[in-house]
Amino acid sequence: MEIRLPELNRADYERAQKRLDNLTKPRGSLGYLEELAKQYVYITGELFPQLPLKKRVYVFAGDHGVVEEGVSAYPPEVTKQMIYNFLAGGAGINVIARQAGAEVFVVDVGVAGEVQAEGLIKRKVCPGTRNFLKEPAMSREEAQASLEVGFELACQAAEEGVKLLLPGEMGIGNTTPSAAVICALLGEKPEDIVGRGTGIDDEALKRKREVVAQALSRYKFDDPIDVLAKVGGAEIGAIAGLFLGGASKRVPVIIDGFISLAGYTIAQALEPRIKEFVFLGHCSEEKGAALVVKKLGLRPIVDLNLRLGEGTGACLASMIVETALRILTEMATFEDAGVTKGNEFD
Ligand SMILES: Cc1cc2ncn([C@H]3O[C@H](COP(=O)(O)O)[C@@H](O)[C@H]3O)c2cc1C
Ligand SMILES: O=C(O)c1cccnc1
Repeated sequence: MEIRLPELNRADYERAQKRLDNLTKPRGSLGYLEELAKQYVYITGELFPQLPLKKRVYVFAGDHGVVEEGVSAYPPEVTKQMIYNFLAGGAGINVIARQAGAEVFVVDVGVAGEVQAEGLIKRKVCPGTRNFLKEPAMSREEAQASLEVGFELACQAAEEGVKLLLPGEMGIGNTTPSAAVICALLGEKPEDIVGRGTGIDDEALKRKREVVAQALSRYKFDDPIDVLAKVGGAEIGAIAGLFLGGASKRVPVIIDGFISLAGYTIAQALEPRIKEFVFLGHCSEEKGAALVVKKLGLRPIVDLNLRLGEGTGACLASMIVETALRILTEMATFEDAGVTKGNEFD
């Protein structure tokens, strides 16, 4: 996996700006929708993308040894059970993806035990992580391999004509490694970042904070891949890889919730220019998400108090991005419609 992001051309952004300014509306009156359209054109170089966009969600599934510390409100077997639910089309992300017209692909990148299911993409890099309170969650090789899974799938999607990538995940316990990764890479304190995940009570939240704090004091981190290996998880690595792979092919990627933010933080630590190639779908309700969003200088497309993951927020936001592109490509210009221009054109 060689991370080499293409140089983007400011002229593409300006072409989109020019077209938007000539559409039958006061300049800038479609607000952030106009920014989304310009950014999409800047990333892809396509002023008239074909609509609807081909959109794809990858739900990366993985298990977490740290669940034995009592950090989730749900038992670990739910990860596998939800894989069957995704493949049967019954999960939240399936419903939203049907509305959005997005495909949903499910990837076993680190589930504990064998999963036999038709349609499941098998790219297991570890059989669940180890309990990072006691030992590193993954080896460096496993962490690297998880990044590669996401990177390769993004490249494959680009070859198959996907124009918008939507990272999702399923993994009971994964808000704990996500918080640890964020604290390690952004220098934040566990009490500001660790949240209730699936809905743990006050006592479990206290324990979850301690687990993250102890792990952070236990390890010394050499680099972002070392952080991913010691306190991360396979689906977090795959999401980081998806950002980098999408960007390398000029396919925009929409950041989803808290786990997705952890993956993005790793991608950004490896290649700061990743920021040019992404959108933030929403701001998760998980404690810490708002702080991370602010610190990274991102703006959520929607803010709907979601805290599910699976790619739901990214997929919802994809409909807004697509709407912005429809504006750009289908609205009449002043010339086309014979509408008189105002004095802002003088
Ligand atoms: C039925 C169910 C479906 C889910 N879909 C996503 N998550 C979300 O919750 C998990 C993270 O929270 P924690 O760290 O507290 O375990 C992840 O699987 C995440 O995707 C779900 C959780 C459950 C229970
Ligand atoms: O923000 C998320 O995506 C999230 C929050 C809590 C639990 N699972 C996912």
